[in-house]
Amino acid sequence: MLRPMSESKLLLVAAVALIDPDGRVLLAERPAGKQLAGMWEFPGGKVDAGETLEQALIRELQEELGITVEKSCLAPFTFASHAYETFHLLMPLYVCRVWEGTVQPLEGQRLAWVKVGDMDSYPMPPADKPLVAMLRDLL
Ligand SMILES: Nc1nc2c([nH]c(=O)n2[C@H]2C[C@H](O)[C@@H](COP(=O)(O)OP(=O)(O)OP(=O)(O)O)O2)c(=O)[nH]1
Ligand SMILES: [Mg+2]
Repeated sequence: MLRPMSESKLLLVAAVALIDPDGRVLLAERPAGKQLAGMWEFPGGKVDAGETLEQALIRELQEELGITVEKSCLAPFTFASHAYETFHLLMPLYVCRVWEGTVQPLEGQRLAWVKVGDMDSYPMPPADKPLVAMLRDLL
């Protein structure tokens, strides 16, 4: 059912496709207890008040994966715009091939480096479907 936007919140989430030298993309499993638990997502998270998209992403990558990313290494790629039941997700997706440090699951989440052709084996949130199609064209 269509609802006027005023009844549902717009949620801004910054996410990134980290791409390794073999062209594989990092996916992270959403932990039990969280919304969309068990789904595989692109690393990232909510943009806090006062943050730019890139600041939010750089912070999330440090918190969730323990890697350091420079703003200049975050290339805007595409975005998702998806109506969930209780909010509308607006999620810019960056691509990044250069970072400092080793990717670690600092929040206990399962991680997987996935060839874009194998992403069908990883259940992803509905908002991510068009993003995967675009990554297929890029990689
Ligand atoms: N990071 C990320 N979030 C996604 C993707 N696809 C998708 O629908 N989402 C949704 C799930 C959540 O509703 C929202 C991200 O919120 P979140 O709760 O994980 O944000 P966060 O990392 O800041 O976590 P928290 O500190 O609030 O626990 O975006 C995706 O590929 N990556
Ligand atoms: Mg997150």
